[in-house]
Amino acid sequence: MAATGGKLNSVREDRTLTQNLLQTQGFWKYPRDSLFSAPDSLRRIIDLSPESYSTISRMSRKDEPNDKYHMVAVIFFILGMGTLLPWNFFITAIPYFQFRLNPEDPAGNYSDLHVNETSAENIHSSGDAFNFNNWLTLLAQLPLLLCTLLNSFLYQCIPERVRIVGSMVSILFLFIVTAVLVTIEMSAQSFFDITMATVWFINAFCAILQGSLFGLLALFPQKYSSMLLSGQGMAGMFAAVAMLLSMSSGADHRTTALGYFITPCVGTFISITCYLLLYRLEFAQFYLSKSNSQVSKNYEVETNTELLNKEINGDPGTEKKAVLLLKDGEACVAVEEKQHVSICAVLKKIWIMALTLVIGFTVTLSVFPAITANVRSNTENESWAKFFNPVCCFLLFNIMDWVGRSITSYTLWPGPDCKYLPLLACCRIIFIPLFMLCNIPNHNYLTVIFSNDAWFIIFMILFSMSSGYCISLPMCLAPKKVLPHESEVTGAIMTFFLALGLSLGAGLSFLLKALL
Ligand SMILES: Nc1nc2c(ncn2[C@@H]2O[C@H](CO)[C@@H](O)[C@H]2O)c(=O)[nH]1
Repeated sequence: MAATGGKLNSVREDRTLTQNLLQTQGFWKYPRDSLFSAPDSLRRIIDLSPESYSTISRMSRKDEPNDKYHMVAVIFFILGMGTLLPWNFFITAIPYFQFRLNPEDPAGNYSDLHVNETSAENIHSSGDAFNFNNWLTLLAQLPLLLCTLLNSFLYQCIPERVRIVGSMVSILFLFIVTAVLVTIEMSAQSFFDITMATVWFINAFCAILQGSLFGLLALFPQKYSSMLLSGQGMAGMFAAVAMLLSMSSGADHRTTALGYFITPCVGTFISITCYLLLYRLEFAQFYLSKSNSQVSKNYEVETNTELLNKEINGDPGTEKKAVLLLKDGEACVAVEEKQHVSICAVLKKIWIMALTLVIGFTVTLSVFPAITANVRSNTENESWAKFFNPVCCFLLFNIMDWVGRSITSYTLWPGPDCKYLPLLACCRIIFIPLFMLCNIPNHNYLTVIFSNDAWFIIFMILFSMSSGYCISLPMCLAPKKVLPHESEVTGAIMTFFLALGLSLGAGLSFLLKALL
């Protein structure tokens, strides 16, 4: 298995040379891909000694526009939020779904009830017959795994804009369907089936969106990837705050749910607008044109010289090309380096990070939200009981997860060479029994040991912070273990293992639920 990473390394801007070339050789008459049909004289001229290639970066900062008002950064932040809105809005609304699936209310006559009536007893009297939390987690994460694989083929056949806009419009449509479903009465079984189909498709589109955005980000400086990741972290907080606001509105259950599900529709619409705006910003155009130019627009002619290869190619895995570039009417000579990357070789270098990532996500998804969403407050205070789960489970998780991820900006302890990272990630397994022994109604085999709300809050703080850290750490360390030209492949491999960890965790949650 091998992949090719292409990189423009050094450029010699020599307008006179290239203009003469174009005029004397009639080079523009040559088809773009006829590398070896270039005249000998041209080859000879391009076959300069490597020393003569001054390393004036073509991407030199002098012609790079400014990111005015940080507009591009903000857009990537919003797009990041857009990618995780479906997952977070569905999991945060678990009490609403459980309430509608209560078989004792088969016609869905929930509209007369108020949110605070969505009590633990109400939900659990049904015994959670549909295993809703588990199916929700699994059907949200499996398409991520499948589409991460599918995306590696899709990107070749479907243009990036179609993939991104198409998936966002589909997500918007499916959120509208979810909001409309709030107002339609139907049997619990039909509601479950339709919801699960929606969850599957919305997350499939999300995965395509996520993969395509990461591909797009490869063209931008590192800072913009961090903005997207921060936006992803913010999506959970956004969903939790939307839930709290709609609950505290005091409206009936139907209006509360409707208001809640309209929020991600607006969020997704804003994401679509932001994405379309991106192409109008000069700063984004500058980076986006780099990819296009390599394909067709600006780079009109390309030539290859065997001689040059022989002269400057020391590394057998590296293939160097002399490239004649025509960019915006200006011509220059460049050395393009193409290095073959072996996926197996990269895997050998980063398997510890990949394993840590898989363990991190498996542990997190095995209990969050499938088990933790069922934990109830044991206080008599009705208002506290009503807000306990949205605040202490979802809001707290998302805040502390974000804190844990942010810690990696300050320290990457225990460093890239530590062989025990997966073992450290395994320590988090302790949280599984701890959460299972919290105040969950209708335990079958276990008893409640940590009945006090404070226990759940302490476990949640440690669990979510360590989750954020355990996930972010291998993501930051993996690129440090590989050569620069291997980083693109490393990113793709880590994304695959991320999806694998999420799916494994979702699968494991079924077993843990059965053991409760
Ligand atoms: N990067 C990423 N993280 C996800 C995805 N789905 C769930 N998570 C993470 O899983 C955890 C539980 O929601 C949080 O840390 C989320 O950020 C996804 O599709 N991509």
